[in-house]
Amino acid sequence: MASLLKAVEAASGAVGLFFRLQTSAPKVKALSTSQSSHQVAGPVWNLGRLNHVAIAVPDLEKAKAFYEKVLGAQVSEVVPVPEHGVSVVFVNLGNTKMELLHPLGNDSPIAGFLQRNKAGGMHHVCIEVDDINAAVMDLKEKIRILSEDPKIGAHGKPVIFLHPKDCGGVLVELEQA
Ligand SMILES: C[C@@H](C(=O)O)C(=O)SCCNC(=O)CCNC(=O)[C@H](O)C(C)(C)COP(=O)(O)OP(=O)(O)OC[C@H]1O[C@@H](n2cnc3c(N)ncnc32)[C@H](O)[C@@H]1OP(=O)(O)O
Repeated sequence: MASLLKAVEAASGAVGLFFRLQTSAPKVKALSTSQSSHQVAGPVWNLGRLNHVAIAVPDLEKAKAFYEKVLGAQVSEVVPVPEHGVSVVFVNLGNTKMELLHPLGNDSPIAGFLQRNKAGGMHHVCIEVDDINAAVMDLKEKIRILSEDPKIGAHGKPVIFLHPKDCGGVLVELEQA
């Protein structure tokens, strides 16, 4: 009789364990699912089209005349953008634009670049993003952003700049599409 009782006890223990495992398994799964989606998620944003390539030039009128008269491109008038310390000429290329940049004011961010590159040269590329605030939140954990608060750029949309030393030697501007 005693051995029969022991056998029943052992069996009910095993059944209890089976049910405990069964009921606890989905909880563990749910927890790990929610944990992994939490880790992967983060701010969601996507890179879009190339908006423009910017060239710093020592003589804006000369550069404008080159693109207009020699290459036959459609160019804008000179547009002062004092918030960014530059004067700009837009060169329309159909699938994208070029921006010819010249320093404006005393503290232009392109003055140092032109001192180092007297004949001018490629200054930055600008790529559109679908959510600039999400891009800032995400990228500031990974690389240097030159100004966390987006400024209104030459096309009337918020922009930020990423440090060239963290972008393969190229200054990258992100613009809200
Ligand atoms: C109108 C608006 C729009 O399109 O909407 C615009 O375009 S505004 C366009 C103008 N605005 C901007 O560029 C804003 C963001 N830029 C900045 O904050 C600055 O220009 C920096 C990128 C931080 C560079 O500052 P700064 O000229 O004082 O030079 P720095 O001596 O600190 O440079 C640190 C290192 O970066 C390099 N470096 C500097 N400018 C560079 C550039 N454009 N492309 C590639 N590398 C560059 C230097 O050679 C140096 O390398 P070594 O250490 O090896 O010597």
